[in-house]
Amino acid sequence: MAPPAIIAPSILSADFANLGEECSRTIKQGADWLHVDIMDGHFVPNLTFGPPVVVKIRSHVEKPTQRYGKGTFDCHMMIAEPKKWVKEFKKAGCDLYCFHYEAAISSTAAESPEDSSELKTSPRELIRYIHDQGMLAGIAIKPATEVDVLWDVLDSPHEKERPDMVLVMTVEPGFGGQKFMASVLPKVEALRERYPDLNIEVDGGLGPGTIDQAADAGANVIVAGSAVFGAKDPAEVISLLRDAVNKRSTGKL
Ligand SMILES: O=C(CO)[C@H](O)[C@H](O)COP(=O)(O)O
Ligand SMILES: [Fe+2]
Repeated sequence: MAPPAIIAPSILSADFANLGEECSRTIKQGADWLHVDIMDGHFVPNLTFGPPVVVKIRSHVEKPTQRYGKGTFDCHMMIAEPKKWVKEFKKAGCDLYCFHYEAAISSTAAESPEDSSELKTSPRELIRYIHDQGMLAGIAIKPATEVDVLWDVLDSPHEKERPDMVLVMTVEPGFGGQKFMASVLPKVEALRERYPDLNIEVDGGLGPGTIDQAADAGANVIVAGSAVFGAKDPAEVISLLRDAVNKRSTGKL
């Protein structure tokens, strides 16, 4: 059994010339969260946008009134220096700051050696820091990263060091519209078996054709970019994704 479905359309596939409207419409169409992909051209070979754009779209979408509530900005930070941007993204309106494990532990986490003590951080410390800034914390792993690296944070005796969500990437991060990698699903199964109440997010290639496999594995937070923004009827796709997860998590619709 998994927690209830949370559907988080990725605005990477929205019309960037019309982003505010696209975001508020998607929430009206039934989305719970908005998945905001931040790419820096270093951690991934693509660039998206930074805090000023998040500020603008925030003004089109009401802040959630509760933890994990409707309108949560789920910021997927595909950036080489995750600690550096925590405060800026909090100020911009981010609710859930999801960094990559690989970036946090990388020796390239700081641009210059003088910076390194300030910017290098362990995943546990970074989660604590994100919580101290008043955001939910997520930790993401790329397809090649073993799930075992997450036990350290998930089993921390300190609540502030434990993530509120784990993101298992189902494509190589960097671009929307890629093919779903079913080969990573055993990681979701292993997480769900150990942590029945954990929010487990999957991201990349999710849509009506792949949701059943992800839901069977135990994922409950579903990111979908092209499947939602490219659909004739986005509301129908959002509801189909939700039903597929809830059928498994509650046993009924
Ligand atoms: O993090 C991402 C890419 O790195 C996106 O969130 C993801 O690819 C969503 O797009 P789609 O649903 O079209 O695959
Ligand atoms: Fe993403």
